[in-house]
Amino acid sequence: VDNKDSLSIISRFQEYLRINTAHPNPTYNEAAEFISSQAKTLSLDSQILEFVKGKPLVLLKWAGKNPALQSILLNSHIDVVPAEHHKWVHPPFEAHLDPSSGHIYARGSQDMKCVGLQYLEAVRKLQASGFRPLRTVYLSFVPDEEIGGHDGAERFANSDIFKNMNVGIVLDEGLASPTENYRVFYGERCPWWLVIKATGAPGHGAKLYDNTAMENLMRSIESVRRFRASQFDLVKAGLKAEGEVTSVNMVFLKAGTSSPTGFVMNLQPSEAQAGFDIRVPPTADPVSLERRIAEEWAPAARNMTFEFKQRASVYDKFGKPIVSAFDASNPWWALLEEAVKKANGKLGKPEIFPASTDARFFRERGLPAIGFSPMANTPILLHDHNEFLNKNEYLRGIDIYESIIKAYASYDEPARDEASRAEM
Ligand SMILES: CSCC[C@H](NC(C)=O)C(=O)O
Ligand SMILES: [Zn+2]
Ligand SMILES: [Zn+2]
Repeated sequence: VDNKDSLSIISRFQEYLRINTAHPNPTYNEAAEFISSQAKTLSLDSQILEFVKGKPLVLLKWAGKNPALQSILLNSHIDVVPAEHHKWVHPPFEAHLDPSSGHIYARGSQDMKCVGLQYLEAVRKLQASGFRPLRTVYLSFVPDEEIGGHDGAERFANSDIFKNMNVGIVLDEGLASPTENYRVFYGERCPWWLVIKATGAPGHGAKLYDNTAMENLMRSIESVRRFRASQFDLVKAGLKAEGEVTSVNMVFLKAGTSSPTGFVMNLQPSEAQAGFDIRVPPTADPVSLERRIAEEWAPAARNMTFEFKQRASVYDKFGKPIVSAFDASNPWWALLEEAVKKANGKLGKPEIFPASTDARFFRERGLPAIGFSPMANTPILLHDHNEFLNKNEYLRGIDIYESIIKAYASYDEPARDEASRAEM
């Protein structure tokens, strides 16, 4: 690209970043209009789906020459997490471009407005080069990923519209990489959000007695901490990657008897609870973890109960872990590797994404999905203060996608498991 082109590419990125799509009140309509107007400049078919009122999903289509072949879906989410404005060096929705470093500061610069617009810019470059896709390429811009994806990608993946798109491969977000190797993900850990509750006899704050709610809860917390340490030790020792162990972090504690002047100090409460964000790798045994929860972390014998606020399934309906193959059985994997190499990029080893993305909804439907955000030499700042992406890294990412989309959209072999998948 010449300088004038890169300037307009960067200013389109800034324009998207300046639309405040942070929860709890994302301005989805403005973002949807922006995407639609971009699609128009590329002559892509564009529709706005509203599975839930006020939560638009923009679906773009670049029709392929052979519509009988499975299509390619490039997915990104429109929403971003909130930002604590006063803790940023530049306001999070100004998309300030630092002239000396080339960093673009904005909420969503890494997670993941970059990817959404890089897909579009790659399509623009391919069109300019005269390329026409053999397979149809879809681009989806979905709402609500950051709050669970249920009203966005989940509804979409389970819709008739999606079924009729005959998708063969999904690309979705990955993570930035501080090294020169891009990170790439074939699966992700499953979120289990657990609340445990303890009850016990209330009593005088000066009295030592057994079976108080606090004591019951504390014993559970001790047990959770031992398990947490055992998992963390595996990572610290270099035996397992972050995505390969079960993480458990206490995220809230709720107990005590409050009065208008503060907590009552000489009363042992009759109830106490704690919340945990647990992430279960697809390789873990969910049955034994659930047993551990029922027997050690929230045993009825200790007056405890538990409840899941979220419990994503680790296995599919065939009892197999929900992961995408990265061997010869998944031709899309080799195509991606080759395409990245061709564009002078380097890929790290395939990993399990430590948190959750919308990719899980597509994998649950039996589709291969690859998590990939082309950001090398970049600190991981998603959900952090001062999230930024360097403009040159952003431009390089467009070249990488240009190479991937070209390879995917030109791939003329029917996928090996196409027939079996059609029955699902
Ligand atoms: C479980 S839905 C919430 C999704 C969110 N995704 C990321 C990437 O942070 C998470 O893992 O917490
Ligand atoms: Zn994201
Ligand atoms: Zn996020």
